[in-house]
Amino acid sequence: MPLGSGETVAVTGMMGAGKSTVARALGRLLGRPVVSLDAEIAARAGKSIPAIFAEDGEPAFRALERHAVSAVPPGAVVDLGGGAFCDPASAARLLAMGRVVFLDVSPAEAARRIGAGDGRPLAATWEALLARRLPLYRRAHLTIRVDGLAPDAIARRIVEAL
Ligand SMILES: Nc1ncnc2c1ncn2[C@@H]1O[C@H](COP(=O)(O)OP(=O)(O)O)[C@@H](O)[C@H]1O
Ligand SMILES: O=C(O)C1=C[C@@H](OP(=O)(O)O)[C@@H](O)[C@H](O)C1
Ligand SMILES: [Mg+2]
Repeated sequence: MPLGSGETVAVTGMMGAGKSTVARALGRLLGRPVVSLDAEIAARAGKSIPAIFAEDGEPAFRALERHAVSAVPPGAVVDLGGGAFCDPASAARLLAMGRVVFLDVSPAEAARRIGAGDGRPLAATWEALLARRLPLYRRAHLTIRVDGLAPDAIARRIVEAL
């Protein structure tokens, strides 16, 4: 079924999969606004993502994330953080609001991209998180293997497949 104008397109996948980059390209291609969940969370908390994790803990971060998901406007392209689609309440809402696209990146490519993991408090547990999250990411409507593809090419593939 073609994408409805009120349906959101949410981009999920592991840290370093290129969600934030591809969401921006997709927003340009579709002419739709892009909502970055992490930016919304940081703005609401008045501090950075690492500061939220360090000072308030992951459960507090996930609660802010659920709130940010509930505030996404119809029709937006949504740049999710890597764990957002793995929270049951956020996932149910995202699936009800529109389409979800899983960007599937190899561990080696993600490691090249995120380096030491600065700004990503959970980067050190990347492999263990992938093992836990993969069955959850598989609930997405569409999966794109991103290794070797430029962001614009990924965005075009998403639009063709939606
Ligand atoms: N398709 C791509 N090919 C090469 N590098 C990419 C691609 N997508 C993103 N990157 C780079 O990888 C890094 C992580 O991208 P980002 O969009 O922040 O990922 P995520 O939001 O999934 O963690 C950035 O430096 C970005 O420029
Ligand atoms: O995987 C995760 O749980 C997280 C991913 C991050 O976003 P990116 O996937 O854009 O790095 C950010 O939401 C936070 O550090 C938690
Ligand atoms: Mg991101």
